Amino acid sequence: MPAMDDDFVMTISDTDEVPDLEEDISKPETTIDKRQAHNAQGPSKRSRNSDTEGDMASGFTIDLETDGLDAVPQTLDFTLARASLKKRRNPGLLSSLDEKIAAVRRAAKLEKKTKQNGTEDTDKMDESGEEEEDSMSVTAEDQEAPSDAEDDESDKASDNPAVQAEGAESLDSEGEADSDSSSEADSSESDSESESEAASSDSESEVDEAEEARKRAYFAAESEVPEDLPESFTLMNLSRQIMKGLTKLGFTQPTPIQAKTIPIGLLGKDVCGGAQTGSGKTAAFLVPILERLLYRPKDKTATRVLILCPTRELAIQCHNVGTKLAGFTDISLCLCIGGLSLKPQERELRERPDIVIATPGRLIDHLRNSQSFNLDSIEILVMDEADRMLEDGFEDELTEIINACPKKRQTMLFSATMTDNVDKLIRLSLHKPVRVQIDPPKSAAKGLIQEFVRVRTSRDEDRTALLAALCKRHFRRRCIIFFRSKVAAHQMKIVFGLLGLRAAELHGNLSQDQRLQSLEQFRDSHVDYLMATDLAARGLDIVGIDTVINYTMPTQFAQYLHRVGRTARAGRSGRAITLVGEADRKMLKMAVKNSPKDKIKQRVVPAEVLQKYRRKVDAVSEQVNTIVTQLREERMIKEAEMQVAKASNIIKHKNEIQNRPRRTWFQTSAARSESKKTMSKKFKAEQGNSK
Ligand SMILES: Nc1ncnc2c1ncn2[C@@H]1O[C@H](COP(=O)(O)OP(=O)(O)OP(=O)(O)O)[C@@H](O)[C@H]1O
Repeated sequence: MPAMDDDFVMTISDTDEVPDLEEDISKPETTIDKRQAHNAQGPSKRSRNSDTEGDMASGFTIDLETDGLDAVPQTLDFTLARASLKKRRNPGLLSSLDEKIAAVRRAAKLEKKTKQNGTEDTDKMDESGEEEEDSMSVTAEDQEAPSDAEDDESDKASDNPAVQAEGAESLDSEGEADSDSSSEADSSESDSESESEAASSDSESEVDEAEEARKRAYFAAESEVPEDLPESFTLMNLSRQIMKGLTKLGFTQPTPIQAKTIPIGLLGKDVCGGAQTGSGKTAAFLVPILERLLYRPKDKTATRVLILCPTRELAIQCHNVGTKLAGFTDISLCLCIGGLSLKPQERELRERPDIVIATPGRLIDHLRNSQSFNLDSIEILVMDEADRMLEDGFEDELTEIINACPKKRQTMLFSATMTDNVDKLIRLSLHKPVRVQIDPPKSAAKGLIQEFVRVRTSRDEDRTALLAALCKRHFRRRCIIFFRSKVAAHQMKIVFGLLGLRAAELHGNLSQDQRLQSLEQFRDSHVDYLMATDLAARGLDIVGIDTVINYTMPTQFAQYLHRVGRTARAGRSGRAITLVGEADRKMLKMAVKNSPKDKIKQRVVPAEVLQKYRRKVDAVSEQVNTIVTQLREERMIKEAEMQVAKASNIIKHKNEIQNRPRRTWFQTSAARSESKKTMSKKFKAEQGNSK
């Protein structure tokens, strides 16, 4: 693959030790002017430096009563979401999968041992065998004799269900009516046509003069962005309560995006904010919102702020941060997302909370079906991950929400890959938005090392073996692995389980309860790997993710940046490893072009290592099939039981059901899919016209 080799600066062998990233990163920087240094360091590092440099002193004039507060670092907290989860439908599904994996492994071991030793005390082995294998799997890996599975890799590998799963049908069993999760999950699977076209437009970076002129006319003048940035929160004249909230979160100094946008947000101006992943955009919009709300008229309760997020998990996280920041104020927040019970949300909305944090599908459900809930009093609208919200999947929902908000309002848009495409933004009826771009657009976090592993076109089925080799040998903990489809993520969880690796899964085929359970398991290190679709690509802030692996390269560069942005956050270091096939060359080039050379590496997995892992993966392929079949059968039985229960409920509560007001849904899945098709056609037509 000569062309690819030219792009790489340094090649590391898979047998090399992975260097300690923290060590690399902590070397003192002896560079350039103060502003650059300020930008180059992430928040955590700056806050460490501030102790020694004492640069807070100049603005520190009043006692803000924050000294006695112990900072509570931001962690994903699901307590509130858990309390209002919908009634569980499949309470034990995740744990029962783990039990199935364990049972199949035990049976396989038993069979192997019986073959080897003839007769054996099976009970004894049942108890001890499992643990022994688990601890061996990491340390004694290279000494292990190849398993006694047949060596005919080419035949066996094509049987590998995990690879086949890439193109397989989805396991759609949830049938959730709210649209946010399905649109999210769908987009990771079925958008390939429009995505690849979008990818090609990604690379066309030359914007012509006319377009530039349109942008100049649309956005506020550069002079609107203050040049002197406040170096501390104190210099922003924030209220004591907000300062206390910041201190509680351990935020001592603003990150660059916060320093730039908080003063603009406080002035009530529209903002289009872009800064790298993990750079503190959430507080950049929450702080001015909370500060402004402190001065709201207290005699009339009203919902004044709406924050839209593309996924439920992101909304939960935003609600977590908002609740902590507002902890010393009387400002109320309400979480309004799919997967949680409707009734408590309806009750909360009737109280008119100051801030509603929502996913679009559930918000529209309330707009249509919850009496007296509307968006008439919205004064500030925020769209987190705004470029995602402006994509096709959300178009209809967004139009309905924007139309329901008053025209006169402040609108703030944020994303690590913020678009400045006027045609897209125009729909949001912004008023002379101030454009704030902190880092070069399309750049990854500074502490991120990006590695690429080549996958030969003729050996695409090697991906599973490559992944297993990487994870067993090097990336043993705090690792999130991205897949293009829900089925692929699910099946790889099974493969990993059978190989003795602790993994959880996160995708749109799980119930909300299962999604939270997986995140908790990963957050608390009860599992080492999270098998995810693009549902987890944006915004999620799980402290301590060391590694992101892309099992397949996404087809949009923005999506790649979001995925790899789950590590190296807040000034920390991290590593992303992407398996690249020939078809991914364009994306690879973009990654190389947009990163410093010393941050890009090629990883080579030696042939003999790959061969060994092929055998291992082949050896469990039968067991994967067994488990998949068991799960399918169980699901069918459960669905049948649910249908019976539903029918008997309808008979039992006929009158009550008939008298209930009918809920109207925003879109049926058929309507959604129709809308997607139309958008895709429109997109292609536009592409054609612009050629
Ligand atoms: N001023 C600050 N000081 C210290 N840490 C901060 C500060 N602001 C934010 N952080 C921390 O930085 C991390 C990233 O913040 P946040 O999730 O807001 O990033 P983001 O820019 O929205 O990322 P993404 O683009 O991935 O959504 C969080 O763990 C947060 O607690």
